[in-house]
Amino acid sequence: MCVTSQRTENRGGRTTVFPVVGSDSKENWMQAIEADSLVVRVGGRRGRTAVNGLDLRLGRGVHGLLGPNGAGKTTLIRTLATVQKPTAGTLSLLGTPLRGTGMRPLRRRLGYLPQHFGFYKRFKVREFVEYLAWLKEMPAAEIPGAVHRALDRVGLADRAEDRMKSLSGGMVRRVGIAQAIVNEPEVLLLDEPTVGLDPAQRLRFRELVAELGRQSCVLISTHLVEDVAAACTDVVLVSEGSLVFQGTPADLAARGTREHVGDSPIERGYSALISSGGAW
Ligand SMILES: Nc1ncnc2c1ncn2[C@@H]1O[C@H](COP(=O)(O)OP(=O)(O)OP(=O)(O)O)[C@@H](O)[C@H]1O
Repeated sequence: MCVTSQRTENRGGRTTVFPVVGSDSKENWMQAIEADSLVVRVGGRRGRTAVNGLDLRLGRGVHGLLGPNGAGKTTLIRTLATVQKPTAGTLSLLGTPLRGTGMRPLRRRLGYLPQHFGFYKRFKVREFVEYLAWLKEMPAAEIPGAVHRALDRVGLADRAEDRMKSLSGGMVRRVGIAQAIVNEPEVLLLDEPTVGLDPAQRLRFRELVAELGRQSCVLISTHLVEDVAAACTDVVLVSEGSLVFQGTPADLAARGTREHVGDSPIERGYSALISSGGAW
């Protein structure tokens, strides 16, 4: 995956740099995710606006989604995964506008790892991923091979016949990644995928997403700024439900100065753009 050029848009007085990724083939002109003035309210009548007029364009590649607690990252990912309905604005996935109906064909092309996911403890690892592949309406004949490949990619092929309840927290997270990629999705949405992974597995995860990002649009929500610096070609920074920055990790690092809080250039860039600067 390569960033071939950048496109700058000025919206509401805010300048955003959108990287254009991939080769020059026609399909790259189509963005995998296109949101315009997206608003998402959560929690019913007494709830709140979690995504607030967000404009976003994402193509192929690995995109890191950063932002402080409560910025709206999970709500955005849930909306892109078609789990949460937009309240206003427009959203298109893989060139298909979301209208609340006829989404089954689109869902077959998505992969989603929620922040918290439930599973039957007595299921074997293989059975759990097979079950998710079946829910994604994969052809039955393809499921065994696809499940084996997905488990192999997360380093759990040798635990396929173990019960889910016998896995460690980090292994459960890796099964979650396996179910998200089992259908080789064109849009892969991962909400805090590296929580609980040991250092070796985090490195393996970075390699895996780099591989996946060559063919797909991968969006990773995380608080681990170093994962973004190492694994992502593009950073999306949200605060209070709106986009405050989009660009390469180097662009983000360039926003920071020695006065800003952080242990690395990219953390200082993050602090420069998030005005609370780490205050409680
Ligand atoms: N079901 C809900 N009911 C009411 N408010 C909600 C609900 N879900 C989320 N919110 C609120 O919406 C805002 C955005 O929450 P969201 O979980 O999307 O943020 P986040 O960026 O993922 O946060 P974190 O980094 O802490 O996981 C927060 O103020 C949160 O309290």
